Amino acid sequence: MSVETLMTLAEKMPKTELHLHIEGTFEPEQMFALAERNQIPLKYSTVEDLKAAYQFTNLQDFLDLYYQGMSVLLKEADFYDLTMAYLTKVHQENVVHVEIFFDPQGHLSRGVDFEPQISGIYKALKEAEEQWGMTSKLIMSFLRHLSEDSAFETLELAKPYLDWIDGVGLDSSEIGHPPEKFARVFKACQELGLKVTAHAGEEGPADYVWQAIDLIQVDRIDHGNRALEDEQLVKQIKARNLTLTVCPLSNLKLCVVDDLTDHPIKHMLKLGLNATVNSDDPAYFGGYMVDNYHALIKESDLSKAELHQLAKNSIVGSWMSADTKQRHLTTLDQLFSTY
Ligand code: HPA
Ligand SMILES: [Zn+2]
Repeated sequence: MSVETLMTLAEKMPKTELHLHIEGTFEPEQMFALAERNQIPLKYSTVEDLKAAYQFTNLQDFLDLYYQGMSVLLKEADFYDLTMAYLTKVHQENVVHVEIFFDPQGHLSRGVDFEPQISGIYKALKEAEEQWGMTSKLIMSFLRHLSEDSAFETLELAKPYLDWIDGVGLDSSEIGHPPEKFARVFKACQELGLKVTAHAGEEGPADYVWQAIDLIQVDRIDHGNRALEDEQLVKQIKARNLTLTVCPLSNLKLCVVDDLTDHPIKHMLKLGLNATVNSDDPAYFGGYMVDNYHALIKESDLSKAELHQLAKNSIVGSWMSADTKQRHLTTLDQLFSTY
């Protein structure tokens, strides 16, 4: 099958996004507009200057800019506008379901209460469901460079909103902040009925993926690239049927991989792991869902069978109801059978 046909299939197929930081969808143009609306000065004087700064050599380089960027988000309307802009964009790409992270501590530390953050995001998610039937899950992510106490305080603030929150995650600077540090917080979250996922094995070692599985009992692993360094770990991920939310363009921009020609996602598929394609922080990494699929198709010689498998994995690995999964899988299989 030609590259062009595969790219068309990637555009048309129903997609789910399982690894997306809503603050990472902040496009420079919208950032400048909200900075002006809220009268907050930005460090960069033009959109071009800001975009030119998006050259990262590692995760921390990016995180420094990411936290700076979110500093203009103050009110409920800002969180709503940010979320709605993202949902509008991916609806046009045939994304039918999203599971998005938000980073409450990144806003609480600037004096922005929990309520406007979650209300703005949640309203946009519900509106997308009413307008387009796009379903969603909301994942509150703990910043791992902060303390366990801070995570527990955030969980307390979240308690009145648990009906709106489906799961918890762990993100930010990985190295030096192993999952172990948050084992007790995640246990408390599980006791509240929340699903659990964690970034592990993006920059951090395979041991952090082991910790996410053994000490946090994750339902999913975000990234997981470095799990491939450990054969026993690969076996364990398979035995537990865990989904890996892989982010190709993010990996490229953060120098987690040198190029996409030999990306770990291809190896994961060959090993029978449930790998999925996701965009992570699309405004910073140069692409949304379709861009990520297109980059893989162009650079890594993805086959039709592999594309189909990736799309299936992301439906199956989502936290949607079994009925909804089945509906999307049927549509997906029908589409692939016509090509
Ligand atoms: O890719 C990421 N890794 C870790 N933390 C993050 N926070 C936003 N994006 C990321
Ligand atoms: Zn991420």
